[in-house]
Amino acid sequence: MAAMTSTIHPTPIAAPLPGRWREDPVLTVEHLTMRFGGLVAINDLSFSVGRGDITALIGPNGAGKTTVFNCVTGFYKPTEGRISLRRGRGISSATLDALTKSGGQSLKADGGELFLLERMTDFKITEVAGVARTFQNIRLFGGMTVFENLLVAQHNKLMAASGFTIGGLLGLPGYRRAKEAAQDRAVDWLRRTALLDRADDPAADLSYGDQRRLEIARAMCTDPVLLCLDEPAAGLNPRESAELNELLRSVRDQFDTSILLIEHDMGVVMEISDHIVVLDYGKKISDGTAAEVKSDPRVIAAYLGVDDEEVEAVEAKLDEGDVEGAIAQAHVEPHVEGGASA
Ligand SMILES: Nc1ncnc2c1ncn2[C@@H]1O[C@H](COP(=O)(O)OP(=O)(O)OP(=O)(O)O)[C@@H](O)[C@H]1O
Repeated sequence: MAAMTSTIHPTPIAAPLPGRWREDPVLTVEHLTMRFGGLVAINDLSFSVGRGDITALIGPNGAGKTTVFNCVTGFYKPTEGRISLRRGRGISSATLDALTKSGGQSLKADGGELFLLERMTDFKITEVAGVARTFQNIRLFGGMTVFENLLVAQHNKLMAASGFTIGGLLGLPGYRRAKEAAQDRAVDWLRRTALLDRADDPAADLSYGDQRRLEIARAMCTDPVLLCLDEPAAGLNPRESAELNELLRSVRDQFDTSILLIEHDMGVVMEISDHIVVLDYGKKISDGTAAEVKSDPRVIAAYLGVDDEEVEAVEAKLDEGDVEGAIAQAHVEPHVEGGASA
């Protein structure tokens, strides 16, 4: 992206529509800052993920998207900020403040459970809070079968069922039941991802698109409350992208799992997202529905990566509210059919 040296004056945007991310957030990120030495990768970032929503985190290369994921999933300890996850509705801000003051990591209250992720290890964030993630580069166990990959994902649940003893080897009833449930869950996800006929093949033998779906199946086998997907559509052909959209919609509609995804494919983002958060240089520049975000001049300017000599002309178009003209001026093809692209 070219450097943006000019100030783009945003045109007024209509009053925001009500959104689940405001009324019933599952994840709330507040004043998150992440510094690497002198580099400020994330700068005072606040946003929410609505329960039952597909939320996309988008922005140009280097905007800080993966760093946000790494903070939410415990791979990085944020320099500053609070990251709270609510299991169950109706957990009040008073409860959140009480947990923050107590210095603890989690609190059962208001019929649900609240977690402060910035205080937890990555292991606890996955196993206790219920946050699952996939990576930009596929990280399956390539030598294991597709089915085994889904069982390994449930290993910790099985260990807990064995009481962390040799109960598993002895075939204790509790362990046997947990093992059967794990197998049933794996088969169910193989069906949902159309991978049942590949169950006994090594994961490495699957096509790229199948491996991406297997990663999502593996994450879903842990029953997450929040599923974080890092560029799930990367490298997919149009048919595979369409299948991915279907899969993500079915996760949203049929499970108690909210989705936060990083994605560069604007076709996927605009089609499936209930809510989009846009970053540039570690700061939030826009936050709203697809319709709100894709006509936001700040987003267009950031994405077009306007060259210095074109800034004034593009700015003038944006000031007039002529989004299409700004895009034409910058000689960039819109990514989204029928309108301006984010
Ligand atoms: N571990 C690290 N140490 C130092 N700098 C880092 C580290 N991780 C990320 N950064 C820097 O933080 C900034 C944001 O990087 P990040 O990977 O989060 O961006 P991104 O939006 O995910 O980019 P992309 O779309 O290219 O994946 C970049 O300048 C990057 O070089």
